[in-house]
Amino acid sequence: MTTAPRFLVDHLPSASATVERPHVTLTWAQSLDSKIAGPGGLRVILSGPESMLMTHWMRSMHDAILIGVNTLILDNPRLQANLIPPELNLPPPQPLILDPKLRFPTDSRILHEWNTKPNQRGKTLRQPWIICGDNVPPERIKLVEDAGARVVPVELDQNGHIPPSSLPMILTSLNLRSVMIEGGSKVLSSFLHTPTRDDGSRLVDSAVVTVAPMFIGEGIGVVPLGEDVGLPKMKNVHTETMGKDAVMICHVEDQ
Ligand SMILES: NC(=O)C1=CN([C@@H]2O[C@H](COP(=O)(O)OP(=O)(O)OC[C@H]3O[C@@H](n4cnc5c(N)ncnc54)[C@H](OP(=O)(O)O)[C@@H]3O)[C@@H](O)[C@H]2O)C=CC1
Ligand SMILES: Nc1nc(O)c(N)c(N[C@@H]2O[C@H](COP(=O)(O)O)[C@@H](O)[C@H]2O)n1
Repeated sequence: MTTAPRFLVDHLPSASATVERPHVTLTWAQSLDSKIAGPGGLRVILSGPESMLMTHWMRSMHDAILIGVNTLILDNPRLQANLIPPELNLPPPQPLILDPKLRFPTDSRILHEWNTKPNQRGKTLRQPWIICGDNVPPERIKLVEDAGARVVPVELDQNGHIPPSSLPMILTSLNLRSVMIEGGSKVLSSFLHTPTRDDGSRLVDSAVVTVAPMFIGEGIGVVPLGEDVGLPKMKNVHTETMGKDAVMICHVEDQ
């Protein structure tokens, strides 16, 4: 596949996304029993080759990919679009980590790759940017920046989280036009429970959900236990079969 799947082009940010109003996409892969990982957060490969490639196309169609710090710690992901043919020279997505307390492990794979492959910078790799609380001690920020990451301190909410409603403005300040939020469970839940941005407009523009025909049983749900109340109504705008998986594109309905 040398071009993005048509249904993604039709539904995801293209010319419409701007730095002034960044496009926010939520995405995850889940089992038939709505789990995104195994017991204790054990990483599970849910996506087959076709939908995994589709996920990498999605990554390359957004300026940034965002995950919560627990996903970084548990999965140690690469967050690249490395399944896309390199000869297409598509700009790599910007990795963003939501990490209020700046727990970021400096031996993480994303930072190691950035530090050890200088010739890939700007080609397949971007520097990891960590969004933390503005109460993190300067010594800790210095340690993480000295290790090679960029740290972006922001105001936290009363739960000590980065408020989802403020993320679009943070993206604007970082000159990013779109973000693909990959998880995990707590981050997805906080975005699904927040209807609007600080400017009053809708927060989540699209959700792209890969459903794999398997059961996980005990594991991590799409949203944490007890947070399945007050979720928004979703509208299915497209369903595509990709290999063994079904991929649904949904919009959040006005509440
Ligand atoms: N199948 C899939 O598609 C995917 C699966 N996963 C799975 O998800 C699991 C991890 O999920 P989970 O444990 O819920 O952790 P998350 O990755 O959602 O990270 C949660 C942490 O992010 C920080 N945070 C900052 N801002 C927010 C906010 N607005 N809302 C919520 N958290 C915020 C908090 O850090 P602090 O506690 O320091 O304050 C919080 O504890 C892993 O097992 C991973 O494998 C992850 C991505 C995709
Ligand atoms: N699309 C998708 N399908 C799955 O089966 C998954 N387990 C995930 N997980 C997400 O992808 C990250 C790993 O990415 P890298 O390949 O290391 O770049 C992982 O952290 C989850 O965010 N996604």
